[in-house]
Order: sequence, then C-alpha cells, then structure tokens
Amino acid sequence: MDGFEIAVFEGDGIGPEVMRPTVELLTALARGHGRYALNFETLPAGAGHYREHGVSLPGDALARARRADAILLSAMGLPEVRYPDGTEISPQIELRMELGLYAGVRPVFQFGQSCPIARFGGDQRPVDFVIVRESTEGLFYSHGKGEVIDDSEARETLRITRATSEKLFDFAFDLARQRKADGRGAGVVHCVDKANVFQAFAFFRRIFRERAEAFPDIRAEAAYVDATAMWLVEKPQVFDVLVTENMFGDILSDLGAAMMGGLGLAPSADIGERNAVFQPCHGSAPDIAGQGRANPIAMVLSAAMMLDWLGRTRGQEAMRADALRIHEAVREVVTSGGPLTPDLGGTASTGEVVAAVRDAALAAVAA
Ligand SMILES: NC(=O)C1=CN([C@@H]2O[C@H](COP(=O)(O)OP(=O)(O)OC[C@H]3O[C@@H](n4cnc5c(N)ncnc54)[C@H](O)[C@@H]3O)[C@@H](O)[C@H]2O)C=CC1
Ligand SMILES: CC(C)CC(=O)C(=O)O
Ligand SMILES: [Mg+2]
Repeated sequence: MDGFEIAVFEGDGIGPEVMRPTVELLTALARGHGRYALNFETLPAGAGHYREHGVSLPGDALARARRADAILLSAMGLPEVRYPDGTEISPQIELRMELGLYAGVRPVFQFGQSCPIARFGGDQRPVDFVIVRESTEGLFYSHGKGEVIDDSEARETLRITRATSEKLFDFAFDLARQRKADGRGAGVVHCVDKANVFQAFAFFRRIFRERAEAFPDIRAEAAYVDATAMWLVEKPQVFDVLVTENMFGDILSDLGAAMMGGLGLAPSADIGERNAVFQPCHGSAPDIAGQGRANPIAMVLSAAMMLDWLGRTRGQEAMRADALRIHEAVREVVTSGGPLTPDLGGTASTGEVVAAVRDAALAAVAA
C-alpha cells in the first residue's frame, strides 16, 4: 500500500478547530478501504508561534513541508500580532513564495440554491467557475518590502514576470480544457486585469494572448477587473475559468465565497511545480474562535482538493474517488439541511458537521 506524507499547519484562531476533525476524517476514509495511507506531521507556524518564539515560519518546518507529498493549512494570522513593520504575521504568503505556488485555484460552485447573489441577474442556472489567482507576485510581491517614506507618503510595488505569467496562463488553459472534457465548463478563460491603466497589466494581457495561441480549442477573453466584479454579481454563469493577478484574485475570491454561501464553504489550493498547499479561503476568524461553531466545510473541501491533486499527480485512483466521495457527502449534508453551523443558519458544532460528512463518505465506501 502506498503511503503519503502530509505536512499539517494548524495555524491560528479557528485553524486547529477545523483542521483536527478534517485530519480524522481523512484518516477514517483511508482506513475504511485500506488502499493508501496518509501520515500526518503537524508543524509549527503562525501568529501564535511568532508571539511565543519570535519566528512565524521556522526554517525546519519549511524544510519538512517542502519534502512532504502535500501540505494542509487551515488559516494563519491574528489582527493583534504583527511584524515590526506593522503588517500582520502571514507565513502563508512566505510558503507560497518559497515553494513557488504560482497557481491559486479557488473554485466557486453551489450546493443546492445557496447563492442569493447569483439570481440577481435573473439567470437561475447554478454558478460553477474557478478563479486562478497568481499567488507569488503581483502586488503581494511587495509584502515586507513596502516603504513608508514619511508621514505623508507610502509606496508598494506590483511585479509581473513573464516566466510566472506563462506558467500561470498555461495552467488556466489546461484547467479549462479539463473542465470542458468533464462537461463542467464551456472552454473559456477570462484574463482579468487593469490593462487600460497599468503597463504591468498590459504586459500581463499580452502574455495571455501569446499563450492562448497554444490552446486553440479554448476561447481566450480579456476583461477589466472592475467590470468583472459587476458581472460576477450580475451574470456569474458566463464564467468558466478566470485568471488574474494576486491581489485581484484575493478580492474576487471572497466575492466568489459569498456566492457559495459564505467563507465557511470556500476551498482553495495553491499549486506549484513540486509542492502544493491546500487551505480554505477564509482566515483565522478570531471573532468566533474557541466557540466550536466554525464551519469546517471549506477545510474539508480543501482536503478533498488535496486528495484529487495527489490522485492525479501520483496516479492514485482511490484518492480521486475519495475526493469525490467527500464532495458528494458535503453536498448531501448541505442540501439535506444539516447538521449545519450557525453561519449557514444551523445550530451544530464544527465536530458534528464533520462527523456527518464522514458518515456519509464512509457509507459511500461501503456501498
Ligand atoms: N489564508 C489565510 O490564512 C488568511 C488569513 N487571514 C487572517 O485571519 C485573520 C482574520 O481575518 P478576517 O478579515 O476577519 O477574515 P476571516 O476570513 O477570518 O473572517 C471573516 C468573517 O467570516 C467569518 N468566517 C470565516 N471563516 C469562517 C468559518 N469557517 N466558519 C464560520 N464563519 C467564518 C468570520 O467569523 C468573520 O466574520 C486576520 O489576521 C487575517 O490576516 C485572512 C484571510 C486569509
Ligand atoms: C491574509 C492573506 C495572507 C491571505 C488571504 O487573504 C488569502 O489567502 O485569501
Ligand atoms: Mg483572502
């Protein structure tokens, strides 16, 4: 039986609350059929770790994560814990940069009718698109490098490179191809930018057009980010794959999370050439931490994305099947009315929701 090493960052706030039951769910599922094994190693990092030890991502933890087959991360950061430059502790940004995780994959889809915004434009079809957020440069390149010149001026730098952009666009076109083959997408990629105002984005769009030539079966469209924000509210059904700069993707993906029914439902993956981190789109939610009411579904769906990625890249069909089982189990729980956490109108605890998903997924293994 093949075994896989999974590095786990429990992080801050609600991080451990959503991570621990998710790891238990993955363990139960793998044991349920015995086709592969997952070995989890919990590693230190985050705002809490920085507060106690003065370092947010220890070198040894980074080295171990780099060697692992995949990395699971919940959320890091606490508003009151800051670096000397006044910004928040955010080792997840360092991880993305250190490991070259250029493709931030943020799928947006609906379980049942959980999307009030998407019906605003009158179209009743379900929403199903993916935001591919460049995750190592763009405006986030400036992280830790910004400059407050004096009390009247501050500056940050936005960086776009050809090498990363080419990889990013190829990833997005490949994804659109895959979704078309799966009958899930229309085979269209929108490059979302601000090429009307900034040279860096005109450069970004030019590289997009160049790479599009290698994918003649996929329609390549370009759109400005401001109009895209409006269309995402008015007619999200026209989108299939959107590819964009880091900061724009950060913002639009929280809009996407709202379409799914809230941040507690939205998963993500940050994928590079060798490593990948799987984590929810949400943060450490300090306002509800320690109450046992955090919605674990975004974390659970991120873990399902990990199984799917491992399954695809390591040729493990059993892992891809489990990813699908988790997905269907979540759908069953959400559409049948529960158990659900308070953010979705329920009264269940984090643990009760994961237990319901686990039972439904294990029942599918037995069937
Ligand atoms: N990738 C990461 O690790 C991220 C970390 N952060 C950090 O997290 C901290 C809090 O940031 P916020 O802006 O408050 O964003 P947040 O995503 O933590 O919370 C925003 C709102 O959504 C709710 N929420 C988030 N996740 C939820 C869940 N699973 N279940 C139920 N409700 C949930 C929260 O209670 C809050 O009302 C900050 O330190 C921030 O820097 C923020 C975003 C992403
Ligand atoms: C807090 C940031 C580091 C990250 C973020 O908002 C995100 O990954 O969506
Ligand atoms: Mg964000």
